Amino acid sequence: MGVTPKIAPSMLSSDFANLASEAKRMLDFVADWLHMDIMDGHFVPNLTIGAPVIESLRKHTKAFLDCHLMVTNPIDYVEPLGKAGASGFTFHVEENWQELIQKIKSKAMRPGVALKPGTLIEEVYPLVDSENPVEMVLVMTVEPGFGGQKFMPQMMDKVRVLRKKYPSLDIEVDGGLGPSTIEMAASAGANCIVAGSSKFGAAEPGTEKC
Ligand SMILES: O=C(CO)[C@@H](O)[C@H](O)COP(=O)(O)O
Repeated sequence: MGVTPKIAPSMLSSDFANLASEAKRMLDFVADWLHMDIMDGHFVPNLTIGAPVIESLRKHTKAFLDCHLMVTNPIDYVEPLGKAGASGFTFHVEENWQELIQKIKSKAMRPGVALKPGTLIEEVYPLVDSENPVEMVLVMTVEPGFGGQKFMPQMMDKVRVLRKKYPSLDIEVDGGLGPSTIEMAASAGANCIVAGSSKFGAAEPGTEKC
């Protein structure tokens, strides 16, 4: 694509007891966005944060809060997250996507759709081609639920196909991204990179964008 990808550190790998300073550390060094993993312990076997934490963090930063909803019934989260100050609202493909996109936009958030490794790429086409489309596709490069997993290079085929079909779409990749995999994802066409353990695990998260 020829552009420097945005870097979105996944706050799931941060010290939640010091969320505001962890966010600042990332924004000072490397982050364009902050990636917020919202998990309900049902859609995925892990339970993380929700609107109250987004609201607290919003008091400390104006950064784009890129929320990835790994929850059952994401529509129930639109209003509270909009009120809390979320910027992006990325949900997993589901039947009532038209109503969901409309509601997300009505709360001034940016809608995105996520693809688990087992979800077929064709499932997102109607959401991108719609008259009221999503503005980003998130291609998961691990099974959703936990940080620190191994990158699945075979997911790059999805990124390549999406980039060819949608030259100006935001394509985000998430899971196992670090120094040895970011380049592969960027060359496949990803322009938003989520990185958790590789950024928070590093003493020096790096000033480089890619
Ligand atoms: O959504 C998820 C996991 O479900 C991710 O955002 C991870 O939190 C990324 O962490 P690393 O794989 O980069 O450690």
